[in-house]
Amino acid sequence: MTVDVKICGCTTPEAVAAARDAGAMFVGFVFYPPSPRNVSPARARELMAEAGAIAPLSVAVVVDADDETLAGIVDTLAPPLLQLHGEEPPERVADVRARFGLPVMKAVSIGGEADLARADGYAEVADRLLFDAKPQPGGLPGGNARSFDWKLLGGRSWAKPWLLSGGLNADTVGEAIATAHAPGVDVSSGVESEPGVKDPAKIREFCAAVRDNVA
Ligand SMILES: O=C(O)c1ccccc1NCC(=O)[C@H](O)[C@H](O)COP(=O)(O)O
Repeated sequence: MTVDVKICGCTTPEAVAAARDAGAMFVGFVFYPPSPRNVSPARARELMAEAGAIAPLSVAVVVDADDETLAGIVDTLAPPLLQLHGEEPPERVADVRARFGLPVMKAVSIGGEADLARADGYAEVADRLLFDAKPQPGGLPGGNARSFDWKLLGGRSWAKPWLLSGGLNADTVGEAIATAHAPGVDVSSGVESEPGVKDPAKIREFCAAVRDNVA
C-alpha cells in the first residue's frame, strides 16, 4: 500500500526539490493573496521549472476564484489539478471542471458528521476530495495547522480518491493515516519553520514518516 503525499504552499525551489526528492506526488501552490504562501502563477511556473523535469504534479490552490483568475493560472502554469478551497458549491465545481477541462480536487472542511454528507455531494462532481479542518471565523480557509477528529473518516469510503489534511506533521501523520484509513495526506504548516516558510528537512521527515507508517 502507498499513501499519496501533497506538500502544499511551496514558495521556494528548495521546497519543491525537497518534495520531489522525498517522493511527494503533488506540490501545491497557493494563489490567494491573504495567505503567507501566496505566489503568482508565473512564480509557480518558475519553481516547477527549477525543480527539473521529473517533478511532482503541480496543484493550483484557489479560493472562490472567478473564471478570469482561473484562466490566468491555467494559461501560465498549466497545472494538472485544480484545488478549490473556498465555498464553491457542487455546481461551481462541475462548472470549473467542464470549463477548463481539468480535474478538480474539492476541499471539504470537516467539523462533524453533517459535513460528511456534504462531502457525498462533492464526490459526485469532483475528481478528488481533500478533507481539512474548519477554519476559524475570519481566518484563512486553509493552512491553519488545525486538525479535526480523524475518527470521523475511519470506516467511510468515497467513490473518489481523497487526501487527509489539517494540522498534520511528521509526529502525527502515522496515527492520522491509521485512524482515518487515508489513501493520501496533505501538509503545509507542519513542514514549515514559520508561517509561509517551508523547511526542506521537515518535508523529508514528513515523507519518511508517511513511508514508515504504511505497511
Ligand atoms: O495554505 C494556505 O495558506 C491556504 C490558504 C488558503 C486556502 C488554502 C490554503 N491551503 C490549502 C492546503 O491544502 C493546506 O495544505 C491545508 O489547508 C492544510 O494546511 P495545514 O493544516 O497548515 O497543514
